[in-house]
Amino acid sequence: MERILRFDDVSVTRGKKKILHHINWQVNQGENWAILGLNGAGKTTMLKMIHGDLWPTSGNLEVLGGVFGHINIPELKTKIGWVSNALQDQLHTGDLVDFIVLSGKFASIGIYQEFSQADLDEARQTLIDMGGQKLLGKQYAVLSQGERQLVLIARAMMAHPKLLILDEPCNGLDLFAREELLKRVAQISRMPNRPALLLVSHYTEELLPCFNNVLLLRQGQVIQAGKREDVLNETSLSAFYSKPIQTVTISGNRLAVYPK
Ligand SMILES: Nc1ncnc2c1ncn2[C@@H]1O[C@H](COP(=O)(O)OP(=O)(O)OP(=O)(O)O)[C@@H](O)[C@H]1O
Repeated sequence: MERILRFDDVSVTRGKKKILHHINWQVNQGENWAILGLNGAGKTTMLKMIHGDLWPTSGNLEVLGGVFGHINIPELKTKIGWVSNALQDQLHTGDLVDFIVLSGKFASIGIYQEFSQADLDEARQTLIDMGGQKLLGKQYAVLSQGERQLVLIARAMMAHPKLLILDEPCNGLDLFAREELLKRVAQISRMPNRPALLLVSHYTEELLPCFNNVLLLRQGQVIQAGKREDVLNETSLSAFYSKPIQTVTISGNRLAVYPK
């Protein structure tokens, strides 16, 4: 069984603030994980570490077979697909969508490398595969939020990643754009060479059944991490949120959670 990542007693401190406390967590191939946690729990900090943007203050972190301290971070980044609103803010929004998708091949913002017509064709086909045919040739700046997220997913897939990180990908999407995006996530989860998926979300209904494992993070600590059915239930979630909640199963075997 190939290991995708492993946190071994990882803590992160900034100044006097302990952001993550003694995190122990492992993701194996074949697993897709969702991380749930209230604002400020430390979710983005965990993702940034996995992506090599931040280092543990203590403990050991291994991602895609490389141990931090011994790996080439730019090389690691080319194996990880990254979709987040923070990335949207960094992109050159005047660029054509086709080139934004292509830039995923090089894990770069903008394109500074030589590329071939075959690379560009692959980028266009990847966007078409993600349902974005009508976006080809458009400037990124004119796209809606839902369209931008699709482009970012296509961009991430250009790297043929082993790990695809989705940091609150449904933020700002309307009902229909959200379902369209989730459909594409499900599509990726069925691909023959699919990456391991890692999703951060505030809403359990976005946790498609392909997310077969769930981690609950509160104030920098793992409260529970395990199989979807053991975590996504009223008892576990009520304890996690420290508030009574009710759960409703919605179509597609997804779970919606409301305060009681
Ligand atoms: N560089 C830093 N220096 C000090 N505190 C920080 C730093 N980065 C993050 N924090 C704090 O660490 C905590 C966790 O932040 P993080 O962004 O990881 O949370 P999150 O779970 O992703 O939250 P949200 O759901 O609101 O995005 C927050 O209280 C944040 O203010």
